[in-house]
Amino acid sequence: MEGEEKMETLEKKDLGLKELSKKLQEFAEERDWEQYHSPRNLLLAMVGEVGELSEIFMWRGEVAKGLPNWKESDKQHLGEELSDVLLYLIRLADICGIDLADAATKKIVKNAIKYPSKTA
Ligand SMILES: Nc1ccn([C@H]2C[C@H](O)[C@@H](COP(=O)(O)OP(=O)(O)OP(=O)(O)O)O2)c(=O)n1
Repeated sequence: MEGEEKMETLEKKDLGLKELSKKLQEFAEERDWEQYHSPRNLLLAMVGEVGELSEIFMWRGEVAKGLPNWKESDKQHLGEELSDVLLYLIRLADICGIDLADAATKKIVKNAIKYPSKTA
């Protein structure tokens, strides 16, 4: 399966972290890019994408939630940069042998203990 056909199949799914991780593994394998996907390279690539994400917000001043005044093209760009950060993060976790869903769930529990709810 190539290009647009692959994208249509992906767009219809609400993928979880493990599925995304598998897609990224396949993406790297198909291009013989596993050799470049070392922990350090992936971390630097992710930080680079965080920089690109920051550029979108740079010099705009504070931004209202939901980005009501933004052009659709700017929102699409934002979605792409957020995705780049997420995808590199998922790939980094996978390459490091970290189960990100499990680690994040445990961290939420840890956060709740550290910062108890005022309403509970
Ligand atoms: N060695 C690589 C290079 C790219 N990607 C994937 C992960 C990111 O989702 C996306 C990043 O691609 P680019 O480096 O082309 O970055 P941008 O999409 O941000 O393009 P540009 O920097 O031109 O805006 O591609 C990857 O997995 N491994």
